Amino acid sequence: ADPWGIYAGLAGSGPGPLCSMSPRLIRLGKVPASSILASAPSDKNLDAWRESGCRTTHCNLEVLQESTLVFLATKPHILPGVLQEIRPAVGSHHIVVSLVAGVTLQTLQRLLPAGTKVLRLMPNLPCVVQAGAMVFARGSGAGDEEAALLKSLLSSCGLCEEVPESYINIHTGLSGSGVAYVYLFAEALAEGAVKMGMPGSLASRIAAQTLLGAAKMMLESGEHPAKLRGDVCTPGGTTIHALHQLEKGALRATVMNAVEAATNRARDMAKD
Ligand SMILES: NC(=O)C1=CN([C@@H]2O[C@H](COP(=O)(O)OP(=O)(O)OC[C@H]3O[C@@H](n4cnc5c(N)ncnc54)[C@H](OP(=O)(O)O)[C@@H]3O)[C@@H](O)[C@H]2O)C=CC1
Ligand SMILES: O=C(O)[C@@H]1CCC=N1
Repeated sequence: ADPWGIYAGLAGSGPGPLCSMSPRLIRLGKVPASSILASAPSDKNLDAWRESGCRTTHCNLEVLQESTLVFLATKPHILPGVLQEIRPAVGSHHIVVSLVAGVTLQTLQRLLPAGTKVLRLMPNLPCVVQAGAMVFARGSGAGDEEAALLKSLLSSCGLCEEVPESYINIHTGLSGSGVAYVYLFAEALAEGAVKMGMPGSLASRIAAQTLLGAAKMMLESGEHPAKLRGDVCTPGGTTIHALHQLEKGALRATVMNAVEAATNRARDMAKD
């Protein structure tokens, strides 16, 4: 039996994070596909859910009627309307989890009935390959049981940590959006190799494996990245010549600016 009752995606039926997590949860047997009901206004993104064996609907209220655990994953500007629509159907048995960037627990609590068990989650796309990085914070109505449930469900998709809410926008800048910066870096690595004469497909695969290996070593050794970087540098060798170029291009300051810009954007979205 599914100890969590019906798990459902109210929305977020696109290529985004909720759609990425669901096939993984189904494959791992955490949630039977038949107990997932995904809702979106059009069929555009619902096909992917149906292909995974999930049920779909165009009626958000149906999800509330059938489900206890409800994920909200619309684009931020759509969310207030959705909350207004579902509010009369939200009861004390529901656990509402929002993945929506920039929407605070305070806003969610204001727009949902008093005491609703609500949690705010920020995942990232690699959830689909069980290498996601997720953080969540609980609202005042959610207790240890709901936090443990979310953590146990999502840990199968990667790292999942409970944090103070103030970290969620930072996590968005670091990791939710950060995945895109890493792809940009991977693309640049590969293009450098293409410029020097390596075929593009091989260069791309090697760039990806380089990122994977570097990340794995950082996690497994627990070492600071500066130490690991130092270990690669032979005095007078190739790496230090390359690092000098990256420093001239202000790579570190630029990446820090990117994290700051995305974090600030997530903070501003709360005011939009
Ligand atoms: N992409 C990412 O890596 C990450 C995204 N997020 C957050 O996840 C959220 C979703 O992003 P993403 O999946 O990329 O966006 P998508 O546009 O792919 O998905 C949004 C879905 O919401 C549906 N929708 C629109 N209006 C409603 C409504 N009134 N009721 C129910 N469903 C509705 C859309 O339906 P239709 O198909 O019919 O238009 C669409 O399927 C955003 O808030 C984003 O901030 C968080 C972390 C990472
Ligand atoms: O770009 C965005 O707003 C969303 C949030 C994190 C990743 N994508």
